[in-house]
Formats: sequence, C-alpha cells, structure tokens
Amino acid sequence: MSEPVTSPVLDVRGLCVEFPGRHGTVAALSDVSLSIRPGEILGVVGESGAGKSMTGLAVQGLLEPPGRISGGEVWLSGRRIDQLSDKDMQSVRGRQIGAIFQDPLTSLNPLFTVGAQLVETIRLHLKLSKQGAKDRAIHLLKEVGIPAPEARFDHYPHQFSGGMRQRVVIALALAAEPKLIIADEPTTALDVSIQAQITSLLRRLCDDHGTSVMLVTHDMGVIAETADRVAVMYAGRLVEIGPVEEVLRNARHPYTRGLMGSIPALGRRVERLNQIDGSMPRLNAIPRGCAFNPRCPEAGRRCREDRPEPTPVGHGVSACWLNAGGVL
Ligand SMILES: Nc1ncnc2c1ncn2[C@@H]1O[C@H](COP(=O)(O)OP(=O)(O)OP(=O)(O)O)[C@@H](O)[C@H]1O
Repeated sequence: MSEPVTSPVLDVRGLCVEFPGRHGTVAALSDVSLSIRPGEILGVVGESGAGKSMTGLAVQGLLEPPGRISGGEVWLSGRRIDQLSDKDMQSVRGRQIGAIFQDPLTSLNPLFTVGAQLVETIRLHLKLSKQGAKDRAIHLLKEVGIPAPEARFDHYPHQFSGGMRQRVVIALALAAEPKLIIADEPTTALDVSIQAQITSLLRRLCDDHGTSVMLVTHDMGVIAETADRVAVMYAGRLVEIGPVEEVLRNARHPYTRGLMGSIPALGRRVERLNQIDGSMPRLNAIPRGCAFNPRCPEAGRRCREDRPEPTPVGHGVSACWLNAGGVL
C-alpha cells in the first residue's frame, strides 16, 4: 500500500542565499530543498558553519542584510512566502511560524513578566479579550510543564531556571498556534539533565497539536531521540535527507557516517562535532567536485572533479557518487 499523500507544511525548493562582500559574493546556501509534513520533526544537522541556522533564518525572512535569498522558493502551507513584504512576513512570524532559539533570554524581555509577554503575543495574533488571552497564557504555561502556572504568570524571566525559561519560550512560540516551529539549538545552553526533558516536551507538543518542527542542532544524539527525518548539511548544501531510523541504520553519505561517530554516550555533553578529520571549508574556498572530498575516506577521482547532485535513495536523498554506482 502506498503512503498517504499529505501536502507539506514547509516546502523549500532550491533555496540559495548569498552574502555580497568586499572580496566577492559568497554562497551561504546552495540549492537547498527540503519539506516538512504536518506534525513532523525534521532535524537539520551538520558541523558549525554548515548553513543550518541560515536555512531557518531564510525561511523566516530574517536574513541580515546584505545576506539575501538569491534563488529558490519557500512555501508555507501552500503559500509562497519568500517574496512577501517585511510587513506581511512579520505577521507570518509568530502567527504561522514560531521560533525557539538557543538562549531563552534572547526571546524574553527582562523588564516584563512572562504573563505580560505571553498575553501580548497572544493578542497580537489571536482575537481574544484580555481575560481570554490570560486564560490561554496560563493554559500554555501549564501545558509546557511550568508548576503553579497561575502564580508563575506574574514572575519575571530572571525568576525562572534556564530549563523553565526555555519552557516559557516554547509557550511563547506556541502562543498563536503556529503551523511550524523553528527551534535552533533549543537545548544546547541547558544542563544535560534538562535537555531530554525539553526535547521530549517538543515531541509531545508536536504530536498533540500537529505542529511541525524544524529542529536545528549540531548533535546527532538529539536527532536520534527527537526527529522523524533528518537533513544533513555540509558547506551550505544538503548532503543527505531521510527517515531518522533509516539514516541511523544505513547512512548513505560518508559525512553522515562521520557525524554518527560523534553521538555521545548517554548523558555526556559534546560541544562540537570533531570526529571527522579536518574541518569544513570556508565558503569562499569550497573545493571542486564534492565539497566533502578532501575529508572523505572513500573519495575517488570522480568526487574530486564533479559535484554529486542530491539523488533519491531508499526513502531519502543523498548527494554522493557512491550511491550512483560505477567507478569513483
Ligand atoms: N553576515 C555574513 N556574511 C558572510 N557570511 C556569513 C554571514 N553570516 C553567516 N555567514 C556564513 O554562513 C555560513 C552558515 O552559517 P550558519 O550560522 O547557518 O551555520 P550553522 O550550520 O548554523 O553553524 P552553527 O552551529 O555554528 O550555528 C557560515 O559559513 C557563516 O560563516
């Protein structure tokens, strides 16, 4: 039986982002295509500088000038959003796309109670009375696991622990019932013991509300525990996408296999992936052929000369000549 076809919540097609600079223009993202279905968590993983955050920012229309989308399309629930005005994009953010960043304090204003911030966000996007918004705020605080939500409503961000603050940020991201949440390293700044609580909260909220999540992380362990599918990025390109179980069992790209070597033992924290020899090239010095070839233990002549395009393999996609068969 074939799988039911559901239209994606997010559909990114051939996205390119460039930064013009004094020494020429660098391509920060090249031809990135990915989609996220309703209720699905797509993990986006790769080493520092791979383009993970940039992908999330471009989708939200939050690229810092002179960075700009130079090609491709972004569709949200069947509506093209990459060409919207700043004003229209502002209403998409919050209402249709919620955001969670690494440091909860970047999303919270220290001068206002969390209740006031929730009520403001709720009323900005939903037509609710003050009391209706307050009720919803308290409900959200409860839903994300804040004990005594009625009392906590009147507390300021500094009165919460790091993990509780991140729960408040998740409540804020959910405030307007967005279709998509972009969570950029949501657990990196937290204690190891708290990390799993936050990822399982995200998972539960996704399941309960049908919200889709783009989960940006450098940690394959977080992906293994939380995501449905994973997109692996290297030097501004996608090198592999597939269902998490399939990728964990049978990664098709040597870079993905390298990242898997860096899944930490339970409870141990890794700051950065460093299991693969060498480092990712600078964007203005991407090697010819496959960008990963100088670090790839399996690279052959073809890999040094021609760039492999993302090609369907199994239930996913991989950009590696190994999957194309023939001589490397
Ligand atoms: N203002 C800018 N001008 C030029 N290049 C930029 C600018 N901002 C980011 N970049 C480049 O874009 C690339 C992608 O960065 P991005 O932040 O998306 O990486 P990342 O995969 O999220 O890594 P990290 O885990 O470190 O956040 C990097 O190589 C970075 O140097």
